[in-house]
Amino acid sequence: MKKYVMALDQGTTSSRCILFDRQGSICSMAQKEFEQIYPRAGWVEHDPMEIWASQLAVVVEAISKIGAGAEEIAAIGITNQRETTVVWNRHTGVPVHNAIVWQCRRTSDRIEQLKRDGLADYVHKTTGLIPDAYFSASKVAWILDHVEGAREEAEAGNLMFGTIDTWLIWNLTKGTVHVTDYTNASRTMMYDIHRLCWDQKLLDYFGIPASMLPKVRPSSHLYGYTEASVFGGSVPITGAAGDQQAALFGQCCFTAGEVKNTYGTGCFLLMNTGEKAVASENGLLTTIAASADGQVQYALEGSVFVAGAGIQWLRDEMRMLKNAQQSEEYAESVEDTNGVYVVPAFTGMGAPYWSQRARGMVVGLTRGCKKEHFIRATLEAMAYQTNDILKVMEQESQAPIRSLKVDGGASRNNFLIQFQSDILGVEVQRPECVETTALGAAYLAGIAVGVWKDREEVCANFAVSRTFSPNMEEGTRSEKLKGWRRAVACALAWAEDGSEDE
Ligand SMILES: Nc1ncnc2c1ncn2[C@@H]1O[C@H](COP(=O)(O)OP(=O)(O)O)[C@@H](O)[C@H]1O
Ligand SMILES: O=P(O)(O)OC[C@H](O)CO
Repeated sequence: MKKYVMALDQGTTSSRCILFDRQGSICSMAQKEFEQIYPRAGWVEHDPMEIWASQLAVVVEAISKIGAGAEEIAAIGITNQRETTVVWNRHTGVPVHNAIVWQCRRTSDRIEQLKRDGLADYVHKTTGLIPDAYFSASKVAWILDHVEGAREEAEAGNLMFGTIDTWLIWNLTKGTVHVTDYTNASRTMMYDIHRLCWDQKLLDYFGIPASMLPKVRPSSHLYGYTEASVFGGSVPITGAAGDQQAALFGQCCFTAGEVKNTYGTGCFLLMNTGEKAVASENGLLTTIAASADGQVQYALEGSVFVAGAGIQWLRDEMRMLKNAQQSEEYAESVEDTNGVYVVPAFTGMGAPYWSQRARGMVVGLTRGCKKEHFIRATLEAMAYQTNDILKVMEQESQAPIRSLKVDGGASRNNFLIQFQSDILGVEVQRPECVETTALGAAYLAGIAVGVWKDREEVCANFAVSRTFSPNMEEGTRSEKLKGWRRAVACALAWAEDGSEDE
């Protein structure tokens, strides 16, 4: 009998494999961090072969921990860091360049050019996105323009493009299936989210041959089978979704108006808008949400580029922390930030500011500032950035948001989530399973093979482990927010002084 649904969660900083049972409980889990490559200031790469190797290693570890065999796995669901771009040779399977990661800023100038060429509106209307180096299109173009011979090879039909879901499926099926899902396609900035097809005008603009592109399928769908030699059996791959859309699904935000926020490397606030693609006028993205019934659903999204990555920076570069969990203890050991604000705009600022050139800022330093203040201010920045987005979302959806569901690695931090509730002035719910990204991928895969009948059945598994209620006086809240807005203005002004962003 098939007991488990396997989720592969390929995130920005680590690859994870989780085996879930029918109750949505974790039966086994393995995780492996991999190298972040920074060839120049503002550039971020991953080695696609290391991504594949780490993903395979955690699969083997997770199944061997509980002695499970491939025959006990009903289906595999894949979820992934989105936008990150891999280009490889279709005959050899060898990437022609490192993966260009979603955070990478190397193509900012190309995007400024696109805006000068008058295409910003077209991009927004067609793809639901705001032109930015964040998305895949300019990254693919960069590889074709900079890797010797790549453009000729692409035009001859020898190269393939894929986001990480596509790259993993290609390898799991030993080079036989080249496919992605709607949610990942909707992050490439070359996919028409209304007509559900690749957009020829944008492909022409970036010089990307259509032959490089994967087929696009629903998120809950039979993509193919793992090749038996990969991990000892042929298992159906029946789920794929970008990690933020998978988390929305895993949080059971199935109806229009439901919202979740995931605190991982970045922070991503998504609101389900049902079958309606709501166009934002204030810096939110319109994106495709994962659905299990083949009916396309949409979401509004606010993307924050640096959230947990700020804590990693304190750990690895500033060497203020031994591990991320310690940040909670340090933050709680002081009463406030002593007037310090950290704006972690290391890779520009996403929603609702969209400045490609903003850079990190620490303001309000005085002689009494200790590392504890610094750490607390970095955690608070995640909550402030979330607040900025939620206010815009409320305005655009014309519905007050009364509660927020949270998940992701940093949502384990009680200080952060309490502060989030205080700053928003709304209840924040943390589910029992904060691995909702993986859970969402498992649900999408499991529904396709009948492990769960439908969305309603998976909803029965949802349970809140802790609710955080706001406990901050209105005056304090507005003072703190005022300071934050001034700090953001400094980070944006830094960009404006350096060069023109528009
Ligand atoms: N207790 C914690 N407090 C604050 N940040 C944390 C905590 N635990 C993990 N993080 C941060 O969360 C991120 C990891 O979360 P995860 O959901 O695994 O991210 P991703 O999927 O982006 O790799 C890291 O950036 C880490 O610094
Ligand atoms: O790896 P995460 O969880 O930070 O997610 C990255 C996002 O998908 C980028 O859009």
